[in-house]
Amino acid sequence: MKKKVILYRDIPAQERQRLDNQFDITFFNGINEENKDAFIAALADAEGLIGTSTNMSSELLSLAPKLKAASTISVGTDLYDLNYLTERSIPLMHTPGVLNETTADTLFTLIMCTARRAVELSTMVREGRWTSNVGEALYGTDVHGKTLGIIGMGRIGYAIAKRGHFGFDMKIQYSNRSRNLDAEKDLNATYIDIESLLKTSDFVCVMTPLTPQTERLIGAKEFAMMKESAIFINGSRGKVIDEAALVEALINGTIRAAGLDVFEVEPLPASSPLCKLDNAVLFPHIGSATTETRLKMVTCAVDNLINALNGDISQNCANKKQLNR
Ligand SMILES: NC(=O)c1ccc[n+]([C@@H]2O[C@H](COP(=O)([O-])OP(=O)(O)OC[C@H]3O[C@@H](n4cnc5c(N)ncnc54)[C@H](O)[C@@H]3O)[C@@H](O)[C@H]2O)c1
Ligand SMILES: O=C(O)[C@H](O)CO
Repeated sequence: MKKKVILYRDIPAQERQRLDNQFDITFFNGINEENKDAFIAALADAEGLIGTSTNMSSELLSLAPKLKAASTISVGTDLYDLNYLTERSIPLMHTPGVLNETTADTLFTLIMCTARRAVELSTMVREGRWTSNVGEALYGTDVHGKTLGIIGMGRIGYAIAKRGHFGFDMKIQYSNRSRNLDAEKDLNATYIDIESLLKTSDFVCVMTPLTPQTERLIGAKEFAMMKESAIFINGSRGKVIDEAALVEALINGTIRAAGLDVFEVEPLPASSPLCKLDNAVLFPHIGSATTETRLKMVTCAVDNLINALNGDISQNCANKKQLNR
């Protein structure tokens, strides 16, 4: 008998076929108020879960007593309660690596758009407000030759720093849980404490995971440490920063501008004060959202689930160390 697996996100047909070949699939195109009861009912027999963008609390997971493996179509694992899964000896599989370059492209787009006021000025043109040559009040700031501070120099942080170093002649400095010797050797990056990084960077880019240690890592105190000319970029998770404090910092001129791909609440409500600020560039969580990369992530997640349900968690298991397997 095929193992029962819940697929809770639509995926391309060829990848769906690979799942169907192996498992008895119950499909939900995202979980919402209308299908939540059916999803909960399906959890009772599920041995595997695969999908993304749904908060899998321990409360929900406790309704899946037969669960053997979960596979998230993302590198971030914060929507799952990892400690709870570990207690139940359930591996959580994720998709590191395949999205590094695409996500770094997105983060660099945010850097360029904020520095050169691209969205604000493009809107001015579209709305017929371009009536004379752009003067000093609308000038941007250079990116090339500036100092880029990266908080979280992991896989994606490195790919962003690589663009800054080779493409824009930027000075790279970083704070991380430990030194990244590749970044130091390849990109001449300097390892410094977070306070020094905040005080001396022209661009501060956050690329850590969301964990209890990084929640609200950047708040009013940290924005106050940054240069008035600093541009703040967040591509990690919304809860890594204090969003209300960022709004204050942008309104008061504590910092110059912000580029954000992630928010405390997603989708960001149109009523958010961020939506009123010309000096905030806002993307709808599109770090990895290209056709090529999203397919690679789905393929990786399908492979991960097949492997994990066959007892192989050697690749891409987020809680492998904790499971001692
Ligand atoms: N915006 C998007 O679409 C998008 C896309 C991919 C990943 N992400 C987010 O980016 C995160 C990072 O992905 P990755 O593959 O580079 O992970 P990674 O594990 O390779 O890198 C994360 C780095 O953060 C560092 N770190 C952890 N806590 C820290 C702290 N308190 N201070 C400083 N550094 C700290 C770690 O040492 C590590 O080097 C993901 O967990 C996810 O949340 C977002
Ligand atoms: O963590 C990730 O992979 C991205 O945020 C896409 O969900």
